[in-house]
Amino acid sequence: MIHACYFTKALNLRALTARRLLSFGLDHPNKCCVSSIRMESSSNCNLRASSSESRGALIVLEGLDRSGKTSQSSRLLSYLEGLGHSTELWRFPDRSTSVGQMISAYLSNKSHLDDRTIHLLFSANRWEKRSLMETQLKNGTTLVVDRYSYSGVAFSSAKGLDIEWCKAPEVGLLAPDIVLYLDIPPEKAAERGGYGGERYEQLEFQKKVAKCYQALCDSSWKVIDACQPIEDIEKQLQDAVLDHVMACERGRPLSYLWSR
Ligand SMILES: Nc1ncnc2c1ncn2[C@@H]1O[C@H](COP(=O)(O)OP(=O)(O)OP(=O)(O)O)[C@@H](O)[C@H]1O
Ligand SMILES: Cc1cn([C@H]2C[C@H](O)[C@@H](COP(=O)(O)O)O2)c(=O)[nH]c1=O
Repeated sequence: MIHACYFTKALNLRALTARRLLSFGLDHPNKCCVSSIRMESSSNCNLRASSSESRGALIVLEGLDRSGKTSQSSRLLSYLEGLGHSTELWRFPDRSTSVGQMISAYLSNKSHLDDRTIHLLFSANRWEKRSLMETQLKNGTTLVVDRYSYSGVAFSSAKGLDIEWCKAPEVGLLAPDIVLYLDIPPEKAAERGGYGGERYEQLEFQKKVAKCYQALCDSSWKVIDACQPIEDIEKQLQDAVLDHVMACERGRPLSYLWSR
């Protein structure tokens, strides 16, 4: 339960910051306006000048194994499509590529790899999709992504790898507009169906992963209690994403992981 309290506090601070920024007429907590040039800054993206072209939103779902990401990703997809937004569902690892197949063999304990090697493969699996991701966003398609760089860093740093080393290969990937973190006590996740099938689905390891996720929480995160009924979570995710989808349609610039 420690992590739930941590995230609640972080959430309240973020809401306060957002309200303060809104009182200055700004529509995103990572944004500040300087004359006619828009500058973007946050703890997860680099400061940059930008233009105002309409685009899709990059929405990422994160959380422990069995926290409900896949169930909620497909519900969010249906919701956004129902509103008429061009939307695609993506997930990492993408097991369809040759890199993804190496990852899949590792996760299902069919192969064994050095911790740094598998970390870099997970990252490469995102890099091989980066260009298509940017194309789709610029085409106006919103992407709902089931796991992203935060999984990469949380799971590898939970093994004891240095967090900055883990972040380094992610630098330059597209930064999400919002990260929806499904917050569940590891013990509760372990009670859910299908737990234990893959390499990382072990309670003690997931407890470490939960702590590592905490270190990554920043102003782009919305933390949701994943122990609620599926429909309640679904509604909260819908409420959380709409402003971001609209802001991206109005031309919020793309930004990049990871300034620190
Ligand atoms: N809010 C919820 N309450 C109870 N059970 C849930 C809830 N959300 C999902 N589940 C169930 O938990 C299990 C895991 O859900 P799901 O596959 O969506 O999680 P996941 O985070 O994508 O898992 P993984 O990371 O292991 O792929 C499924 O059996 C699903 O039906
Ligand atoms: C993207 C990514 C994932 N992982 C871990 C997290 C999970 O234990 C598995 C993927 O399982 P899923 O059911 O397909 O979500 O892999 C990781 O360690 N590093 C990553 O970058």
